[in-house]
Amino acid sequence: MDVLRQLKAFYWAERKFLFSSIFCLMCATALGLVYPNLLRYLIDDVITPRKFELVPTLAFTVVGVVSFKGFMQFLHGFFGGRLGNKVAFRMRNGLYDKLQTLSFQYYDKAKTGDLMSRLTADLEAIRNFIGFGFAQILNMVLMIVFGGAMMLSIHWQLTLITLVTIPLLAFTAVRFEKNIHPAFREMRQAMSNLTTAVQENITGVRTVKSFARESHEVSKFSVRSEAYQTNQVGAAKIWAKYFPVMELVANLSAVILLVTGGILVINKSLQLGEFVAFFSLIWYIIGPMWGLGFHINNYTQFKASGERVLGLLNEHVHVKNIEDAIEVNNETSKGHVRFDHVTFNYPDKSPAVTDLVIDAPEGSVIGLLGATGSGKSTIIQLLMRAYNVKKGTITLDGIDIRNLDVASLRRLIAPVFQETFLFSASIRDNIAYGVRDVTPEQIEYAAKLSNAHDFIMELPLGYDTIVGERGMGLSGGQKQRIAIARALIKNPRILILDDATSAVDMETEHEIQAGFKELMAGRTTFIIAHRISSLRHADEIIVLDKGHVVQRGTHAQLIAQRGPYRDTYNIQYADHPLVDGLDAEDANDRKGSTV
Ligand SMILES: Nc1ncnc2c1ncn2[C@@H]1O[C@H](COP(=O)(O)OP(=O)(O)OP(=O)(O)O)[C@@H](O)[C@H]1O
Repeated sequence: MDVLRQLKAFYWAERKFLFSSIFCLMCATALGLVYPNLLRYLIDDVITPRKFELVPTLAFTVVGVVSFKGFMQFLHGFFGGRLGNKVAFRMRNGLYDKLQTLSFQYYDKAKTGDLMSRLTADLEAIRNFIGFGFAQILNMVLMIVFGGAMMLSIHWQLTLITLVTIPLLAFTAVRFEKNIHPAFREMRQAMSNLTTAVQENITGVRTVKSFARESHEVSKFSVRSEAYQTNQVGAAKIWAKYFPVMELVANLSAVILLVTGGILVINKSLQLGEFVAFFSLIWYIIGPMWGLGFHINNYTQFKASGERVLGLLNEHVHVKNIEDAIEVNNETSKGHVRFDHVTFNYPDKSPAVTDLVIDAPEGSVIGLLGATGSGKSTIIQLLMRAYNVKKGTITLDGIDIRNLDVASLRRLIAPVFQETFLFSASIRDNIAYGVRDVTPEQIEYAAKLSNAHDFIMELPLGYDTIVGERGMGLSGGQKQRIAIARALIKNPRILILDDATSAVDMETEHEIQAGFKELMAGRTTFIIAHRISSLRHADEIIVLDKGHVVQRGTHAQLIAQRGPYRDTYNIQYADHPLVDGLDAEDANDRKGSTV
């Protein structure tokens, strides 16, 4: 019931369908009660007194009742269907909205397959129950109440004797529910594990094939598939155990009625017509009781699915706006970023950055260098407020970013990551992803700056080429260039290049960087790179080791002192060692200017 209560917001808005569906079902049920009475009338008042002229009228009445009942059932189905689909629609959208608000911390652990199964299989179980199951349970109650009342009005003693087995039936049904619910919960989880396995396998198919691990994947899938099968068999066992018992107990009522009712008719304390009506009415009670297992089953599936869907809807959002969060935009913001003694650790981990201080005035370029895992990307994630900083502060133009509207902050920032995600859409749409109302000329201009225009024009459909999931069909460098164009077109206050040119060759990197120079003018830029050549023009280069700043300064200052920066330089420019304190490229530049 708690699940129903918590989901009220979704179905209550559609209550007109809910009530119409229930009303039509009640009409159909009430009309069904006319049958036994017509039967009783036919035997006791028409056949026994031999008034056969009443038979045609009676027959037409039956046809009328049947037609009307059928119509009511149709309307019940119609309204129920509408209700279920509208509720599922609302919930699907609600879940999708929630997925957009959930923070990076949630996605660090989330499993795509599990989420997919919540949005599909679980929603389907909820749609079924809200659309039909709920009304049917109500109908069952009504049938028992109406049928019982009518039986009591005919012969109350016989009614009580006949229904003596009902408490036993109810007890068995409750036990059944208790056993089947955990089984369904496990089944839903097993289903989600199965979907996760399929999803991961399809997404990682290249890795699987490259490592020839198909058989490993098959056995991994078999284990999960078997777990699902075991759960299904378990549920079927419970079903097989309880259903015959419920059926037996229900049929016992019919046997008791036949014996006691028969004796009453023989003793003339019950009319034959009443006995036949009684026999027909008993199925009004036994029928729904029989279906009790099915309804419980339906309800239990709904409950298990509802819990999973609610689990997602109630998921804690780690990063959210405070009340009266400050909106920032390109006009109001200058882009002065400061990290003030920031220490941050991911949940259950040692700090990824420790006591970090960075001052990036408007328009400056900050380079971040360090071994893998030294905390470079974490700095960027913190600036974008992917995670909340608990120790120290990050400010934008002097305002703590925790006081800023998260979306408006992120709109100011354009990141290019090492791994590029492209949507299955045209290249044009992929480039224009971060902005609205953009002209084809702007798209082309951004593509030219990122050195993507030429290869795009070589594609058969040019900018209209659809790139598949994950940008299949394009090389890593081509995808990266599209990602750079996507960032450039955003005209950001803060530009982030997180190993943005790692997938392109040196020559292309040079060309892209020429484009960057134009683009970086007036914007605060953070560059993460492993190549010194990408960082050498930065206003300040910060060298990190295990989350600590170990060196900082300009390129010239850093190569002039011993330390990891110079070591990295010497490795990367082994063929061009330092000449007279000048690095290889500066020496080249100087040579060029004296010639
Ligand atoms: N989402 C995450 N959840 C938990 N720990 C994380 C997460 N992201 C990074 N870490 C950990 O934080 C530390 C810093 O990682 P980070 O990605 O910032 O390093 P990096 O310098 O950018 O590395 P790379 O050059 O390989 O990209 C590492 O120990 C890493 O394992």
